[in-house]
Amino acid sequence: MSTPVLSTTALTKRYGRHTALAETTLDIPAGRIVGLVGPNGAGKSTLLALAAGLIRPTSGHIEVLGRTPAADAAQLARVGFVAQDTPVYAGLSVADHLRLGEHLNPAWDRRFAQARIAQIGLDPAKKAGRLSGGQKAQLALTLAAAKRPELLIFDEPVAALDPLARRAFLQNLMAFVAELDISVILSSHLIGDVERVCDHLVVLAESRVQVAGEIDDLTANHHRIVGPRGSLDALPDGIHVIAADHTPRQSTLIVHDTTGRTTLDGAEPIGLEDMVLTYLHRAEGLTAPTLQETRA
Ligand SMILES: Nc1ncnc2c1ncn2[C@@H]1O[C@H](COP(=O)(O)OP(=O)(O)OP(=O)(O)O)[C@@H](O)[C@H]1O
Repeated sequence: MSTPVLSTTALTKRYGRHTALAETTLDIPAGRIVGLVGPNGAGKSTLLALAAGLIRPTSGHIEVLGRTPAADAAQLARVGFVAQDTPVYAGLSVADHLRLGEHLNPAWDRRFAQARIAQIGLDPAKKAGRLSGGQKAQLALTLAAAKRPELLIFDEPVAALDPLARRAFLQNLMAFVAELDISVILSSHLIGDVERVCDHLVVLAESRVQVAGEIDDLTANHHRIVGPRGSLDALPDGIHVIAADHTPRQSTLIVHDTTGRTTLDGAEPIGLEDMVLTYLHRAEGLTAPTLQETRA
C-alpha cells in the first residue's frame, strides 16, 4: 500500500488551556481529494496548519507523505498550502507572482503556470489587489499547483466566492488533480461542494474526528431505519446507532453499518448532508433534525 498522505496518532493541539484538536487518529490514503468539514471552531484550520508544519503538536504524532511536516526544504517543496482568504500580494502583478513563485520553488513548472493563467483569462500585468475574489483564488491555486507538490492543502478556498466563481474554482481544482496526479485536502462549510469534488471525508466537531472515510463507503453504510417502538432495540453486531428518536409507537434510528454488509430490514439511505448533520448534532449533544422530520 502506498504511504498515506496524512497519518496522525493521538494528535493534540492546545492553545494555553484551550484544546483545539484532541487525540486525533487518522489515516488518509494518497491520491484523494479530501473534504474536511465541521462547524466554526471545530479545529479544521488547526489540523491543516499542523499538516503544513506551520504549528507543532502539543502531543501525539503527525506525518505527511510519510515524513514530519516541514522537516526540511525537500519536505516543504512536497506540500502546497493556501491559507484562508487566499493570500496574494496586492501590490504585485500576476506576472510578478509567477516570477516570485519561480524564484522560491526549485521544481516550479513555468509552462504549467503560464498556461493556467492564460486559461483562466488573467491579465499578467494586472495587480493582484485589483483582482476579484474569484480571480485571487484562481491565482493562489495556480501558484500552489505550479510548485508541483504531491499534496495541496486549502483552508476554506471558496468561502468568499459567489456560486459561479466557486464552481469555476472547484472545476479548475479537479482538472489540476487529474493533470498533476496529486492529493488534495480542503476544508469547507459547504457539504454540497465537498460531495461534488471530494472522494474522502473527515468530519471534525468539538476538536475531535466524528467520522472519516471514503464518501461512497460512508453513504453506502449509513442508513435510516424506522420501525415499531422496541423492534430496533437489539441490532446486529457492528451496527452503531448515531442518533435515535422515539415516539410512543415508533423508533427512528440513524445507524452506521461498520461491517459494510449487514442487511437491515426497513433501512433506507440517507444523503451525505443528513449524515454529516447527524454527526454534528451528536457531537453537540442535540437531536438530529432529520429524525424529527420522519416522525409519524
Ligand atoms: N492561535 C490561537 N490561539 C488561541 N486559540 C486558538 C488559536 N487558533 C485557534 N484557536 C482556537 O482553537 C479552536 C479551533 O480553531 P480552528 O481555527 O482550528 O477552527 P476551524 O474549524 O478552522 O474554525 P472556522 O471554521 O471558524 O475557521 C477555536 O476554538 C479557536 O478559537
